Amino acid sequence: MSFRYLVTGGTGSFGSTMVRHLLSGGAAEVRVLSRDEAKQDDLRRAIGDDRLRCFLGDVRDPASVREAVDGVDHVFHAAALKQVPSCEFFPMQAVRTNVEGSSNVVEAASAARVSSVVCLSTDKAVYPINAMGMSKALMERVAQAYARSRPSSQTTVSVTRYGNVMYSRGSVIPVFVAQALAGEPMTVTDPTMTRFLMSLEDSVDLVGYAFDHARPGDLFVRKAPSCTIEVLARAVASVLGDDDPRIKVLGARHGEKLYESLLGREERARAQDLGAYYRVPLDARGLEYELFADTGGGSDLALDEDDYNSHNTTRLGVEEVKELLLLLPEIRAAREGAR
Ligand SMILES: O=c1ccn([C@@H]2O[C@H](COP(=O)(O)OP(=O)(O)O[C@H]3O[C@H](CO)[C@H](O)[C@H](O)[C@H]3O)[C@@H](O)[C@H]2O)c(=O)[nH]1
Repeated sequence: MSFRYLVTGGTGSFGSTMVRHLLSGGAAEVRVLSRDEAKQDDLRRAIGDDRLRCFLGDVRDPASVREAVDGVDHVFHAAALKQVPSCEFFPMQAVRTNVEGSSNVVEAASAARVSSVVCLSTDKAVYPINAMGMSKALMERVAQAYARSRPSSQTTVSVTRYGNVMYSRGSVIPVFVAQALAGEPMTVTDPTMTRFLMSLEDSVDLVGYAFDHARPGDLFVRKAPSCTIEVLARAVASVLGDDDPRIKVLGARHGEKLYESLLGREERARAQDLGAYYRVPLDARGLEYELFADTGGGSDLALDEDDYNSHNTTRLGVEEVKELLLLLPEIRAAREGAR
């Protein structure tokens, strides 16, 4: 059976990859809800498939969300403000898009009796220290509170969390590529900072896994390797022919962490290890803890494990990161250009 889908933020790096994936998988219709008409036009031309329908609107505007959701079977909610520094300067904008906008998506999907909504979150929502992460943490709570308070709903709302996606718009790898090609020093914030490394395909795979397996309120994480930013800079330079690049250390930017966590300790203690993924089931208890007194109403907070973070996951060296980079079409194109 082929379904109708809505991808909010469907012109972005993740969104457009997901749109292509759904169309090639035989979707009856794929809708995109986004704000920028020029990007929609580019996507329409690039895809050239009349099963794609673009809706101009904004997740902040409930009427535009209702219009886009009406008649779809499944929603992938990727629309977000996601740049850490800009959200630090305009935190209320992050609240409006990432929190209120997500609530609008969940409520409109519920009212339209959509079967599933997968909300995309980020490692920065774990022990958040910046406005982007805080607003995404609240988005996760909006999704979980919906699942907890409406157990008989037709709409399964779940959350996926992933780390940095290599070569996504506005991220560091394209900056390093441009610097390497221009023979300029590589601007590294803190050489010891680590980040998870995921490809766009990995992120689509994770969201697809949640789509196939989620129970209401589930949170899914895909295990991923990491590296330090110095290793990343050296790997980018090396694939483009420079094994000894100059490195200029800038220092951390607003709201940055030395490492990111995909699961907090409290979550990891409750998570099911599914091999390539972790699943954190919804804590579906109500507020009447005394009802659970016989079995112990509260949670056991004796935590044996650390959080799952980019310092303690599998760490890659320069040669291993180069292998991952060479899987990216943009890197292969840059390499051809550099020759
Ligand atoms: O010139 C630069 C720019 C960045 N960095 C470093 O490179 C790493 C990655 O930086 P990005 O800007 O690529 O990514 P962020 O970790 O800041 O966040 C990114 O990944 C997030 C997911 O965790 C969200 O998707 C977010 O929108 C996106 O910007 C960070 O340690 C950063 O300090 C540098 O060393 N030099």
